[in-house]
Order: sequence, then C-alpha cells, then structure tokens
Amino acid sequence: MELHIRYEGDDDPKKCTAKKLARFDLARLHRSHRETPYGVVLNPHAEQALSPADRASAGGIEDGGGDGRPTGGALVALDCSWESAGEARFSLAGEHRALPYLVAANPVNFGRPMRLTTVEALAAALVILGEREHAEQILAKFNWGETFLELNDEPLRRYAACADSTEVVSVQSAYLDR
Ligand SMILES: C[S@@+](CC[C@H](N)C(=O)[O-])C[C@H]1O[C@@H](n2cnc3c(N)ncnc32)[C@H](O)[C@@H]1O
Repeated sequence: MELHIRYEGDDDPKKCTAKKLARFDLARLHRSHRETPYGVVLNPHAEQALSPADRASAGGIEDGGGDGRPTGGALVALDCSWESAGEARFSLAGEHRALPYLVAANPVNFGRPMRLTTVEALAAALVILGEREHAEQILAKFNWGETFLELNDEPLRRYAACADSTEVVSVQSAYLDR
C-alpha cells in the first residue's frame, strides 16, 4: 500500500514523524494539495470511521473476485501541527475517514486519546486495513513505535475484524464508555 503525506511543514522538523518516514523512503511527501494523490485521507474531522471496507480505495490488493493486483488509490495523511489542524486544512480530494478510538504512544502526547502523530495514524490505518507487517515496518523507525501497537493491541485487532464503518463505531463505543 502506498503511503502519501501532504506535508505542511509547520511543525518542529526535528520531531516530525512524516519527515523521518520520507527520509527512509517509507512515504512520499507532497508540498501541495494538487500533487497529493487521490485516496483514503486520514482526517480526524471526517464523519465516517475507517474500516476494512476502505481497503481497495486505499490501494490494497483486491480481495475475492479481483485479479490480485493493486487497485490504485493511496493512503494519505496530512502532516501539520495540531494547532493548525482545523477542518479547513483537510480540503484534500479523497475519501475522508477518521480513525476510531486509539491512544498515542509518542512522547509528546503519550496516553492521550486521538492525538496521534502521522506515523501512528498511518500505522493504525494499515493494521485496520489488514497490513500489520507494513505498520510494524514504519513504526520500527521510532523507539516508541512498538509501544503504540502494544497499547492499542486489543482495539486494533477488533477494528481490523469489523466488516464496515458501522461495526467499527459500535466496537469503539465500548472504549469510549470506559
Ligand atoms: C495533525 S498531524 C500531527 C503530525 C505530527 N506533527 C507528527 O510529527 O507526526 C497528524 C495527522 O495524522 C492523522 N491523524 C491523527 N489522528 C487522527 C485521527 N484520529 N483520525 C484520522 N487521522 C488522524 C491526520 O492526517 C493528521 O493530520
């Protein structure tokens, strides 16, 4: 699955997880909305939750009935500071999806629900879309990366087993009600 990041460059470059992914050739950065490919856009303001049903739109391999080739599409995140991450910033072309309840493992927002870095968001999406090994590969570049999968092990496995967004939202309610 191809990982693309619309890179705003308004966050501390030393702590920026998107830049690090690009440095290791694990994601492509795009400096404008126009050059960012169409795909599944990870957007915390989106109305619909990401689910395994989004796999084909994110460029996954076609299941059942397909010819085993990638479908096109891409998984896209927007890297900007949380201070500037208002709804208007996410005017990218694509199918916008919010991640369900998960907690951050990065040192800035450790333990905080939903305040994920770009690499955490991409890794969570990969697990939900059935690409756990790819998620482990990108998180391996961060010394807290493995902790993210450990902290969220149960919810991630449950979301990845859902059929669609409605099921994901119903699983999520168990964590929100705690
Ligand atoms: C706001 S940026 C912050 C990036 C941070 N500066 C870094 O170095 O990684 C994080 C991005 O990850 C994705 N993201 C984070 N939490 C999300 C959520 N709950 N739902 C959907 N996407 C999310 C979005 O694309 C969001 O813009």
